[in-house]
Amino acid sequence: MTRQTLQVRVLDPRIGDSIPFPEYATEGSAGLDLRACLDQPLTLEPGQTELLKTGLSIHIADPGLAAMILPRSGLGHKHGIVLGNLVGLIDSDYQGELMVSCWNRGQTTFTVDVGERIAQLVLVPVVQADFEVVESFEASDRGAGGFGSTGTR
Ligand SMILES: O=c1ccn([C@H]2C[C@H](O)[C@@H](COP(=O)(O)OP(=O)(O)OP(=O)(O)O)O2)c(=O)[nH]1
Ligand SMILES: [Mg+2]
Repeated sequence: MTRQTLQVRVLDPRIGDSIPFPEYATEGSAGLDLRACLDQPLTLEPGQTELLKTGLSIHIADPGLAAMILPRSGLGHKHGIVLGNLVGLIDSDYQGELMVSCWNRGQTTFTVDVGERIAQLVLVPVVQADFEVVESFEASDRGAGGFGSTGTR
């Protein structure tokens, strides 16, 4: 495991007070839980999507890193609460508030409570590509086969 210092701004005074600051739930956790920085509980009807504030901004600064916002498995599987963008990608130069697109893809109404953990943030390494334009590739075993070309069993 590596640790990385990350600059963070607290945009809502309730963070670190009535709404806990993000932390790793266990020593081995990959994700930091992000909490809904709401003024009042928010009801999400089936099919509804809302952009939720987290009350925090980060500046990753290093282009060799990014952050991903991922759903929480319990919310997604049991309640159908996932992300409207499926996955959120936080660029290293983004300095705005971390926002979570909350989508109720389920069939029942779900209420997000103030400060509820709604998603998780994972810091990931990034490699930027420099394109080298070529006429053809050296042949590989797979070639252009994809989308199930190797079968299912
Ligand atoms: O779930 C998300 C996804 C993105 N962002 C922020 C950080 C990210 O760096 C920025 C832009 O995201 P992205 O590049 O995915 O969106 P876009 O639609 O391409 O917008 P842009 O034109 O600003 O790049 O929005 C969030 O706060 N939450
Ligand atoms: Mg973009």
